Amino acid sequence: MPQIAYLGPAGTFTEQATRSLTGDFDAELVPFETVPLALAAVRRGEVLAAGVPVENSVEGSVPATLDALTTDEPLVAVQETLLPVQFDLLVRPGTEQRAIRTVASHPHALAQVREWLAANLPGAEVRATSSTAAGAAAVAAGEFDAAISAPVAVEHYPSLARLVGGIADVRDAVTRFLLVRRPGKLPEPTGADRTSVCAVIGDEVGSLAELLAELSLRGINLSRIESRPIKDRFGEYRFFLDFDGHVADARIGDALTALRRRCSTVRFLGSYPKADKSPASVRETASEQAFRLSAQWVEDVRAGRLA
Ligand SMILES: O=C(O)C(=O)C[C@]1(C(=O)O)C=C[C@@H](O)C=C1
Repeated sequence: MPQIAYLGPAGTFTEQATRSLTGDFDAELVPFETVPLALAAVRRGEVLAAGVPVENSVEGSVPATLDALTTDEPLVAVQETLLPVQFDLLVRPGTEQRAIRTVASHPHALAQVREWLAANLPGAEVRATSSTAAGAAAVAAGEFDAAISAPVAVEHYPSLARLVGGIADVRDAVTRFLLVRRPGKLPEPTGADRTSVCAVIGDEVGSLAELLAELSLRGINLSRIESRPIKDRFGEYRFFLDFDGHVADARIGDALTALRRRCSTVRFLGSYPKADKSPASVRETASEQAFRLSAQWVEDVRAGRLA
């Protein structure tokens, strides 16, 4: 049975998302303390793939995941899923709200309950843990008074009780997760796919605008752009781009060849079916047929068959 890594311990949002990403095959889920450690296990071939959080509708991207995808050997996403995120306040039974002095959780979770904490636990000290479930485990071990956890966490930590449920500042928050593997056979195009790349461009007038123009000129819908510092040189950035379409589509292949020419580095991070299954809208001039006919026309001109 294939082993699949996830950000653990049991009871994280990532565990739930990874179960859904691996729903159509038998898999053994293996917890790791951090996303970089989970991805390192994929790179070493110890596990087949890893489920990782990539972006949240309230707090934005998950920097640990973006950084870990671009350092070391390439990995590619083969699937994505969206998970609604709600939060509960877990305590050891008998703890009263006014007695809570420390609250622990993952920084992304803490950011999503900031207003609730300010209004309801103004004096409590906030402590970051490696995941929401790690916060719950630490409360169970007596290290902190309360944890902000996924609603499923209470099933994994029977010594804890839900003191308050549904404490997210934004009710309909969603986190996007990816299933990431070593490069290999790509998922088949479905007509409702997303392609993710990471590109490094020079610090020159118009370089980002020109890169984006390569997409818009081919009728490609950009769904996300994010920059992260390159780390070893101040003021230089990696751009993470998500756009509609599959690398097997003519317009995407054509755009990627242009990006490859323009950028000092382009890392392909995967072409995979979109979780919401919304088909890409492709204008007539960017259709497969338009690309095929125009490439054929150039062939004919080069071969002296046309003028
Ligand atoms: O700590 C967890 O439970 C996670 O799965 C991580 C994570 C994240 O990285 O954003 C996942 C979803 C929520 O947005 C909060 C935390």
